[in-house]
Amino acid sequence: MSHAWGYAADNGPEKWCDNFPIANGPRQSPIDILPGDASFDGGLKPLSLKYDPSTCLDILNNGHSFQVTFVDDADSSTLTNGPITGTYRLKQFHFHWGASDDKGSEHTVSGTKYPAELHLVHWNTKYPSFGDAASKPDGLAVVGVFLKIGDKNDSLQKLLDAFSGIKTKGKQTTFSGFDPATLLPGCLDYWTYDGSLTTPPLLESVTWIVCKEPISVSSDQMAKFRSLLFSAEGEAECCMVDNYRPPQPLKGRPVRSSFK
Ligand SMILES: NS(=O)(=O)c1ccc(C(=O)N2CCN(Cc3ccccc3)C2)cc1
Ligand SMILES: [Zn+2]
Repeated sequence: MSHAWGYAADNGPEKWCDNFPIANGPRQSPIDILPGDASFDGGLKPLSLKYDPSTCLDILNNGHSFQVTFVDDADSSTLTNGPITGTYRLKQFHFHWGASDDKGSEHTVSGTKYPAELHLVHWNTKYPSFGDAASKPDGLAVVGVFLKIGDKNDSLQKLLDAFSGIKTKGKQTTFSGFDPATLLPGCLDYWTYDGSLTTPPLLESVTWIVCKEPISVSSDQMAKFRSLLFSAEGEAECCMVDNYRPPQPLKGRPVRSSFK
């Protein structure tokens, strides 16, 4: 790939293996979740997500998505229990979405695509930092939440209202006091499997925790997601849409469910 990775025909998911051969590895993400093939595991604990809104730092257009970043120098916003052992700290959350409401999620359920998918990214505090954890097989835990077209989501709206400051790649603004728990569905039933980052460097370090229940987003709100740009200020405008990797081969991995 002559230039940085992205989601276009010449630098998108089908080309990532040129610079990141792990793209064809044994535990790549996302996957198509087949509920009938998942095995209920009564040993799986409920998720414990404890977030402190005061650790919310800023909102950024990184040229691939927009992300909200958190202060992660203490156990203020954490994930514990669920399929993991120990304590994982929230680093950031971001989304993936489509050019239209019929696509956009990374994980799919029996082939069904949702219009968007939220990823809450946590790193294992047995390692000194996110960067160090990102290269370990048990280094990261990402909670995935599907977005489904329905009622306007007031919590999402707080993010969308900040978009004027981050329209183009590299733009960042302060963003404080946001509680990520307000983005979680009421029911925290989940599927879990061992996978990877879904963007380069595609590191196989993620315990995926995908919630069964989606949260709502209105079609107008989805249109607002699509007002962001992949391109930087002064460059030819390129709408930030279809920033999702399609499902990857399961390669024999078990998918467990926390629910019957
Ligand atoms: N879609 S996803 O949830 O799988 C996901 C995507 C990206 C990231 C993320 O924060 N980074 C990916 C690599 N990047 C750069 C980096 C930094 C340190 C070490 C290695 C690499 C950071 C986390 C989760
Ligand atoms: Zn993601």
